[in-house]
Amino acid sequence: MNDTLERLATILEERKNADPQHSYVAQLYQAGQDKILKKLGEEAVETVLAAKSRESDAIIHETADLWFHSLVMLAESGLRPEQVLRELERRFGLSGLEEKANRG
Ligand SMILES: N=c1c2ncn([C@@H]3O[C@H](COP(=O)(O)OP(=O)(O)OP(=O)(O)O)[C@@H](O)[C@H]3O)c2ncn1[C@@H]1O[C@H](COP(=O)(O)O)[C@@H](O)[C@H]1O
Repeated sequence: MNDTLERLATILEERKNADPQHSYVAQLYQAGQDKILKKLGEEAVETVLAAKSRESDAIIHETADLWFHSLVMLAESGLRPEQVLRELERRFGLSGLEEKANRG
């Protein structure tokens, strides 16, 4: 299974002790929750605009920025991406989609 989100989240956790002069994420933590939420909102808007443009490269780039800043928000909130993934897995199971997908 792809563990990119988990590996990135571990780095984001480590950045809580990093020097803001050398780390973008440490700068965000130092600026505080409002700054992190502002960035998250901006990235959401940029993702919407990219999707409207139907430019695949832009959509991928902006969605990566959006997911990244979501991970920073989760870390600042003391949460891990595994918790969100478990919730999605739970819904997937509830909807019976997994069973249907396995049946092809
Ligand atoms: N994956 C990312 C990542 N994705 C996006 N970004 C940053 O998110 C910002 C996106 O914001 P914008 O597009 O608005 O660009 P900007 O105008 O420069 O940003 P602002 O001046 O508005 O804050 C850019 O500065 C990007 O560099 C990232 N910064 C860091 N990482 C990873 O996070 C980890 C920790 O990074 P550091 O804390 O910098 O060591 C490392 O593994 C990095 O690879």
